[in-house]
Amino acid sequence: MRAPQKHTEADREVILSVRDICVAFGRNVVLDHLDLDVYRGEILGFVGGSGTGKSVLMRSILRLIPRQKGVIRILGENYDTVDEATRIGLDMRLGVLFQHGALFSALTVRENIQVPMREYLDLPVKLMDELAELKIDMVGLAPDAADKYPSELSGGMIKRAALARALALDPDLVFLDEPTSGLDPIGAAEFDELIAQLRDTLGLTVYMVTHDLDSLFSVCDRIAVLGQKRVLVDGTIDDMLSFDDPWVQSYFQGKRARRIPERKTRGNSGAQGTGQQQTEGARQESEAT
Ligand SMILES: Nc1ncnc2c1ncn2[C@@H]1O[C@H](COP(=O)(O)OP(=O)(O)OP(=O)(O)O)[C@@H](O)[C@H]1O
Repeated sequence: MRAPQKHTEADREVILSVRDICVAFGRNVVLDHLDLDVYRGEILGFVGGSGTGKSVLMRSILRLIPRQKGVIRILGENYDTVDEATRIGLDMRLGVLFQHGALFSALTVRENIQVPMREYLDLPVKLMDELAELKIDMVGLAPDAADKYPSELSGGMIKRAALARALALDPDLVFLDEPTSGLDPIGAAEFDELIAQLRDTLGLTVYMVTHDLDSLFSVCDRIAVLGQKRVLVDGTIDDMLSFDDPWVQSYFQGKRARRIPERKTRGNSGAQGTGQQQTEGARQESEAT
């Protein structure tokens, strides 16, 4: 697996900018003056304790829940002030994979992938079929998956089919909500590998909410930590390891986390096996802890 990309501030285009976001449900203030930038071509891992507001932020960015304050810019455009045609254009640049896939159970994989195409584009059926086949191949599913219903798919296949749907309109930025949750260690490592490949081949930008330490250590270029209702720290794994906060320390330096770099170091110093196999091993150790 590729090493995380290194960028300087100057060569980074901000694809998503979140400024001063406040979201509350009644008296429950979830996000309080939160700022975040996501850069083109990176995989950003977004972490935080349970119930801290990771999903709320993602849904707020996607305008699925209202916010009290703040500005969101996608590709430099202010989502709230653009005209309708520009807003639809921006929506088409975004793909989303919800936590449990959220495929339509009455539709086949092909039809699920074509839902965004039917919503936003006016294409002949034959072309939509060809595009769906392309996406199915892109996410590593066999061609015969096209005619299957979600109930006929394994958990890993559902994630891949949902990713294919998220990629239906060739987005610039995809949001993944806990994409490896529920997958076995091998399936999770393969999914990480797929995400990294898509970043490398399509130049995709990925915003990934995750609790998966292996994903954070193996594919994320940058990590942002949600705490105290805002982004507490963002940066590389090394930045996380040296950040002086009890939750960040225990998350990235706890017993489970410590095993991952140990495995990687052993691998780098000549142990047998590919990077992916080492990640799978680390996942199995983590799960056994
Ligand atoms: N629609 C809603 N109405 C009221 N409160 C909500 C709503 N959605 C989320 N919340 C509250 O917002 C807070 C943050 O929830 P959120 O689901 O974003 O957490 P999370 O960080 O994604 O958690 P987890 O890692 O467990 O998925 C919680 O207190 C939750 O109860």
